[in-house]
Amino acid sequence: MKANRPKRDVHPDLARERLKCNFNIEEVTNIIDGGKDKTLERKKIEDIALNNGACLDEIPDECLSIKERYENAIRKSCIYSNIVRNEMLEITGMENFESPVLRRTADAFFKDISPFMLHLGMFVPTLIGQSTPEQMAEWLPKALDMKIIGAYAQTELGHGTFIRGLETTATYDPDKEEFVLHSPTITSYKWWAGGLGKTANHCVVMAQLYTQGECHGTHLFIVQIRDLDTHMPLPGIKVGEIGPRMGFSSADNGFLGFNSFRIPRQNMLMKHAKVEKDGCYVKSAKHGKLTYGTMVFIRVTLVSEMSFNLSKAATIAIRYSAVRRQTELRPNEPEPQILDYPTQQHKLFICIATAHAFQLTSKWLWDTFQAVMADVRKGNVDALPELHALSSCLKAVSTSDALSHIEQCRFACGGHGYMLSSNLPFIYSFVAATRTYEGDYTVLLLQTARFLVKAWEQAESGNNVTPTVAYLNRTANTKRVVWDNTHEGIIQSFQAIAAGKIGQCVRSIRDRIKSGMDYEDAWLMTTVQLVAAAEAHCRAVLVNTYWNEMIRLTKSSSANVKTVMHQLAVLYLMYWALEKTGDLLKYSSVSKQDLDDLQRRYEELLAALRPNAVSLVDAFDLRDEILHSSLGSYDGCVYERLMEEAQKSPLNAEPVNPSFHKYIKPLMQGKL
Ligand SMILES: CCCCCCCCCC/C=C\CCCCCCCC(=O)SCCNC(=O)CCNC(=O)[C@H](O)C(C)(C)COP(=O)(O)OP(=O)(O)OC[C@H]1O[C@@H](n2cnc3c(N)ncnc32)[C@H](O)[C@@H]1OP(=O)(O)O
Ligand SMILES: Cc1cc2nc3c(=O)[nH]c(=O)nc-3n(C[C@H](O)[C@H](O)[C@H](O)COP(=O)(O)OP(=O)(O)OC[C@H]3O[C@@H](n4cnc5c(N)ncnc54)[C@H](O)[C@@H]3O)c2cc1C
Repeated sequence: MKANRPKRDVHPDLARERLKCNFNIEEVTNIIDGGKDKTLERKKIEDIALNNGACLDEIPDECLSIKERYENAIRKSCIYSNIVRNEMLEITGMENFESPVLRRTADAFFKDISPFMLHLGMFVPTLIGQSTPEQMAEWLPKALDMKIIGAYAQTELGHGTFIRGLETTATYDPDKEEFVLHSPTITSYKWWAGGLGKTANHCVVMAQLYTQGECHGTHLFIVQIRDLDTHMPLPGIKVGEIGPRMGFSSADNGFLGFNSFRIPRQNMLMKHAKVEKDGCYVKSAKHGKLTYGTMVFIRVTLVSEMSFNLSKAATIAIRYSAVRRQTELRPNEPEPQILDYPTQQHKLFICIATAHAFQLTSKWLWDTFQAVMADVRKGNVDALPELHALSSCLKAVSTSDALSHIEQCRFACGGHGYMLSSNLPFIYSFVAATRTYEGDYTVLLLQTARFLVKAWEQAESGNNVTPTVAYLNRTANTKRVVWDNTHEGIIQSFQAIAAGKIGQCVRSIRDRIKSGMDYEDAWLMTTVQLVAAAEAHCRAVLVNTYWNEMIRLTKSSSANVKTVMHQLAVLYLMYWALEKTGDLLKYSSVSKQDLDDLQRRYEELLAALRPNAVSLVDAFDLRDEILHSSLGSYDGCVYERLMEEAQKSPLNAEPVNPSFHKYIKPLMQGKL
């Protein structure tokens, strides 16, 4: 049911903040969106989806039972998918079905997550990335038209990270030209796949391929699991939902077991390897890990997803901080807006800067991904290791940083930030999952570390290395970089920290081998340092990319936009330099005086950004329907909205709850 929202005047504090703005907000919005045309396209799509109120709920999702919440999510997913299918794809183009704008507009419909998310997010991209042209022609149109609904079932109860250890088997039977899918143990049950529990009728399954008596490792299969008419699980399929979790409450994450379940031979996704009718296995991939392609794709998209979630949290916390007043600074003076406290600015302005850093870096990463994939299609896989290293560390660091900054936003909103109606707990629990899924933080940084150690050894022996580690050619054999407090100087210091840490890892591994350990143990003992080195490399990439992209994208901007974008990027560099003072002291010539100067300049920058803070979050251009927040709406009517949301609590539906008569009264009367 649609809810009618009263229109209110903008809170005077927010109105005053907006008058202070000294830059053109629309110009900044255009930079974030990727150009004026992209902003117009986004607005058009949002208008189509949101102007009829279909996304609004009378009863908040959190007040519904698990079953009602799921059913409501399905109802809205169908409405939204229909709008996507009939109206939005015409604007973005069919090939842009996973456009971030579609994904972001969907947030207006779901505070949590749509049960269809994994269909469009992973099932369809897997069809595109892993099918032969014939398979694509068979399944892709049906999937895009929602004739079939899919999930991505890779993780098992016993294994998530270690894909090679998956236990589900797909054994080829040449007599019937079928694969037999089987779950031999409880730990081999598929577990976690979004949309699998109740929604999907198909899924992509990762299983160990056996043919002619030999195991050829994990491969992908497309499997119909439910009847298209009755939706009942097919014989041989055991499927269900995994139960309540921290977030993802309406995503019906599922489990799946196979009891010698048969699928046609053509259901193996055969772009990179195939099984002939007679059972002969033929590998065509030029790189062994191309079947992991969907994961790389999602890791790439998650960086922009983190920017979006952070921009939502920052908008909520900054608008609220402009309206909230607390504590007398001087006797008998009015309480200041909490946004005037430098400690509050320290918590929040880095969130705006980080949202920009991730957005600009994500666009660059997306272009890199596209270029590498174009090469792969031509048979050149040379750049794949660098892409894997880059997407792994950027996914790990962006999800982890976004999570801690979003938590800061909640802290910045005091008690009201703890209310579900603020939306901060939803944003937090959604982002918390991103640190784990699609490759856990530590695991992905260790993947990047493998690449870095090799690159360091190449640089050490005087060979040129690939672009994202080119700094190693300059710094691998340098002891300490000379500190220079300009932006170039700070970026070079981050590169020196990364090079220093990678070098230290290499030396630790070599020392351990010299003292008798084998390579695996030496590596294992060094993993704490290796994770730190990969994180340092990622920070070096982030500061460098953010800076370069900011300069490039503001070339033709007005002077004040240039200034404010520049201030944000400098803030980002200084914030992280101050966070990493120990590393700077170790790997650069920075002195205590330099660090004290840096701290003072950072504090001055917070003050300089203060008048533009509200307008900077306005520039994210997040409609109230997408923010879902009593604290973050454009009009800033925080207290009215908190009260309005409180009235919706089911506990307020009756003046006296029956439990009073059943339990409390007997207790009071000593009759219990
Ligand atoms: C109505 C709604 C509308 C919505 C609109 C739709 C818009 C969609 C947007 C969607 C955005 C967000 C939603 C996403 C929701 C996602 C939910 C979560 C889904 C999942 O989690 S799926 C499961 C993911 N699982 C993992 O990620 C597992 C992690 N593990 C691994 O990746 C691997 O096991 C590994 C850790 C990489 C190790 O693999 P392996 O043991 O095979 O390899 P080795 O460690 O031995 O390394 C060997 C060698 O190979 C290199 N390598 C490894 N991986 C890759 C790779 N991917 N590419 C290239 N190279 C790779 C590795 O570096 C080694 O190289 P070396 O030997 O060192 O040279
Ligand atoms: C909300 C959500 C949605 C999901 N959706 C899907 C989905 O749609 N489809 C799907 O297939 N999967 C899905 N997953 C599963 C997800 O991909 C896995 O949970 C993730 O890859 C981590 O694997 P794991 O749970 O086995 O953790 P584990 O690998 O068991 O990790 C546990 C701990 O051990 C550490 N560890 C593991 N290996 C190493 C190592 N080699 N070195 C050092 N430390 C290590 C990790 O750092 C971590 O701290 C989802 C998960 C969540 C939370």
